[in-house]
Amino acid sequence: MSGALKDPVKIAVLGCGTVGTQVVRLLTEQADDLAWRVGAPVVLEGVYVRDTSVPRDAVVPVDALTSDVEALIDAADVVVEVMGGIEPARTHILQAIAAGASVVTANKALLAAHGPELYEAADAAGVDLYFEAAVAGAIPIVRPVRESLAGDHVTRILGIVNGTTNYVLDEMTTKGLAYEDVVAEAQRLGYAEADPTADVEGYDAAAKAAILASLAFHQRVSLDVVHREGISSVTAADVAAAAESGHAIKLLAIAERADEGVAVRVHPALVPLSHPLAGVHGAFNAVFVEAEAAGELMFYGQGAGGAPTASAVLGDIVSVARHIAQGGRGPLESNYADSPVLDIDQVTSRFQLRMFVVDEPGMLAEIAGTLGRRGVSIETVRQKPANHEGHAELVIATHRAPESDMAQVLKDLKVLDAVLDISSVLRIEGE
Ligand SMILES: NC(=O)C1=CN([C@@H]2O[C@H](COP(=O)(O)OP(=O)(O)OC[C@H]3O[C@@H](n4cnc5c(N)ncnc54)[C@H](OP(=O)(O)O)[C@@H]3O)[C@@H](O)[C@H]2O)C=CC1
Ligand SMILES: N[C@@H](CC=O)C(=O)O
Ligand code: NA
Repeated sequence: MSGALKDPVKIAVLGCGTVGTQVVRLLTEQADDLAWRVGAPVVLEGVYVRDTSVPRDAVVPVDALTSDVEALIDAADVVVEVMGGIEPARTHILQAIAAGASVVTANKALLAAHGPELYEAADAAGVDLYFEAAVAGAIPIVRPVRESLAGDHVTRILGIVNGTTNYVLDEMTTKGLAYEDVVAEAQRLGYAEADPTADVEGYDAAAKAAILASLAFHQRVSLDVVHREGISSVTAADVAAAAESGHAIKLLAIAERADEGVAVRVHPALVPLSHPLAGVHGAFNAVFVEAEAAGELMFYGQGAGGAPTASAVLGDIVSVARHIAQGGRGPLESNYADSPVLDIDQVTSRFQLRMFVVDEPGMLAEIAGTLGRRGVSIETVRQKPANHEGHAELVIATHRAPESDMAQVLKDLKVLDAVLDISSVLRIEGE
């Protein structure tokens, strides 16, 4: 160790839950190393909580707790927001920026809804706004897309970016557990959001998709233009049928360039077992990036949980503290592009339809004709006996077709006498 350390960099942590507790632990346990990495002592100025009398984890120094958030922000060089939610997190971040502090946040919901406002405030104040933990927890993905791939042309991102839903789908697949029991376990393990609806209905993944698309395509993509479907309608029968056809069901966040614009969406999808994303189990996340010069890249690791998420927060704290101690600044928002964001109807996908039908002569021809009349081409058909005498289960995989055409096909199929029930329609991705 050599050289003199600069003046201390003071860190305020707002929130002391799953992530905040681990941020405080790492800040205190690694204080010596952090000082040498930054070139200045990195000191915990305080931890904002609503109620200082509530017992906290032993790693949180009691005398660091405060409920005076204004005074804490005023005293800090770096404000770390790990409260979650929109308000008061947004107000406190803007207060921090106005007071000249750099900000580190894990709050994807806030960034997806108010990112431009926060970027502009940070830019005007000349401070950093870092958010590696907001997408895929511990996995370095924000910095690679924002900086390492800034000289390339990203064409497509396919990501498993929600640990809770991957954990739920995986436990349903491997252990045959019921959906509700697995969600409760994900909450206990600290993966799920305060309201797990954000996870299971795809809002959390949609926020991350908006952030990734904005960074990858150098334009603002807000949460409200991201097509979103969650996993609450995925059944044990879907999971079993997926395995039979050589697929895993994953909740995917997809951002891709098309000729007419960019498409950003979140939905459950069948991923071939041969694709690397199919091998992502438990609460793990992975982001598969395709770029013109780099080719295919895969980023894999823990996307949720206190310590993994705190690792990403600490990495950001070191970056912004270095800028404070040694000079320099992180990248500003890159938003020069303005490709139209396509509606889901304009996207083309491959589909797998699972339906129960009356097993009678001419039934297959009638169904094939219904798809054909809308220009949807069938790739494979499997017919299996159903439990009921005279009924059959059909599993049809299509070639790529516009979503709008498939919507018409579904309407047409529903009125056929031979079609008893369309049990699921899932897109096939990653082929
Ligand atoms: N958990 C995870 O795996 C990951 C979480 N994130 C993000 O990190 C952030 C924090 O998540 P997590 O630690 O799991 O959340 P928790 O719910 O475990 O903790 C949130 C903390 O913030 C405090 N807080 C919440 N609202 C307020 C408020 N209005 N005023 C004062 N304090 C408040 C809570 O206080 P109190 O103790 O009083 O309830 C609690 O201490 C979120 O933005 C989340 O999306 C990102 C990646 C992964
Ligand atoms: N609830 C989220 C936490 C990380 O962002 C998840 O399950 O991935
Ligand atoms: Na990350």
